[in-house]
Amino acid sequence: MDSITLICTASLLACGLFWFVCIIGSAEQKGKVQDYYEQYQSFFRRPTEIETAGKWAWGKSFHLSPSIPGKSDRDATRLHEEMAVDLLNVKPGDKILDAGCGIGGPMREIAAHSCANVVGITINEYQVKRAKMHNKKAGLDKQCDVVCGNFLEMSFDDNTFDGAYSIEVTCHAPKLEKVYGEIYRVLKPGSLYVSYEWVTTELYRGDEDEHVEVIQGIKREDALPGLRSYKDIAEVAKRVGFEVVNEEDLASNPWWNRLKMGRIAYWRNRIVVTVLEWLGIAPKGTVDVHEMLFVTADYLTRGGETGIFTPMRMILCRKPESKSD
Ligand SMILES: C=C(CC[C@@H](C)[C@H]1CC[C@H]2C3=CC[C@H]4[C@H](C)[C@@H](O)CC[C@]4(C)[C@H]3CC[C@]12C)C(C)C
Ligand SMILES: C[S@@+](CC[C@H](N)C(=O)[O-])C[C@H]1O[C@@H](n2cnc3c(N)ncnc32)[C@H](O)[C@@H]1O
Repeated sequence: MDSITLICTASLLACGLFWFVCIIGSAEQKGKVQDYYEQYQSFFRRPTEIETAGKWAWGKSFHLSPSIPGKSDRDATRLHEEMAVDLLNVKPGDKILDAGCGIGGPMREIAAHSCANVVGITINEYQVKRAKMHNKKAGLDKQCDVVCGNFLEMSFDDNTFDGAYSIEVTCHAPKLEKVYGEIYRVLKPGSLYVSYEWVTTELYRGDEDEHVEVIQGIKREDALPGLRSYKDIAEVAKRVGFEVVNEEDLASNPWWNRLKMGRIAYWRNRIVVTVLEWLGIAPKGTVDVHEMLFVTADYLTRGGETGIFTPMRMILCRKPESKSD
């Protein structure tokens, strides 16, 4: 290695270390790089892992939440999750299902808040591993279990659960009937199901170019099979047998401001992931994923600002006591 290569290598290493130390050093950002990396991993099923001790604003929850004046993003996320289980009216010791549990951020919050036992299902094996590890670390592994499987064909027996929820998940299902039908099947009669849905709102116009561009952008960048209208959700729920107890858009406060903050941090984050990828700590492609998320964030923000899209259309349904009720 000649001296110029040596100097360049040393400078890049120093830059990488500088960024790493800056991020790790700040109390607010502690662990951000590792968790950031972990989320990329989880999204894209890469099995390598970096242990994470700290937490960052997105925590272990892969969903959006309405901002709450005077509350941090973390608290707003927690309250959004707690609202789901509060709606279910569960008792301590009840068994509830988290359909599409990710790495279990909501599951642990919900278990701790409600004292219910939560069983999560995700199709992603890497997420199962991470969720179990985090459950153990949080001392909640007796209350929280995670299985790998498809929520369109679950291995649970009929009438197993005292409640169920799904947070920003069912948009991945090509047919909503299939996932709602499965959740209906595994719920005990009389039990409740709550879902936070990604949908277009009543403001969406299929003949307006900007609306179409934004919704197509969200679908494409988030790899969704389609995006439903808010009107479709209750219809499907009723078709599979549920009674619809309540339906409401929880997006009264902007949920997209956090994504704008992500944009401000764009260059800092980009440099961090570039250095990590260059050093071989992050896998090849991490920078591309960062770029893709940045584009996604822009479409989601435009969807929120125009009011044509919401990621938190809440539907609360009950499985009747008996089918004829
Ligand atoms: C899979 C889903 C999850 C939705 C959200 C949790 C994520 C969708 C877009 C993600 C993000 C976009 C921009 C990133 C930013 C460029 C980066 O610097 C910091 C992280 C982001 C803010 C990131 C965080 C998670 C998302 C909001 C859907 C399909 C159900
Ligand atoms: C946006 S993440 C939300 C995760 C979690 N609800 C949260 O808020 O942190 C979507 C989740 O749905 C899961 N998922 C998508 N399709 C699935 C399927 N067919 N069966 C089971 N899980 C699925 C993904 O693996 C991921 O965990």
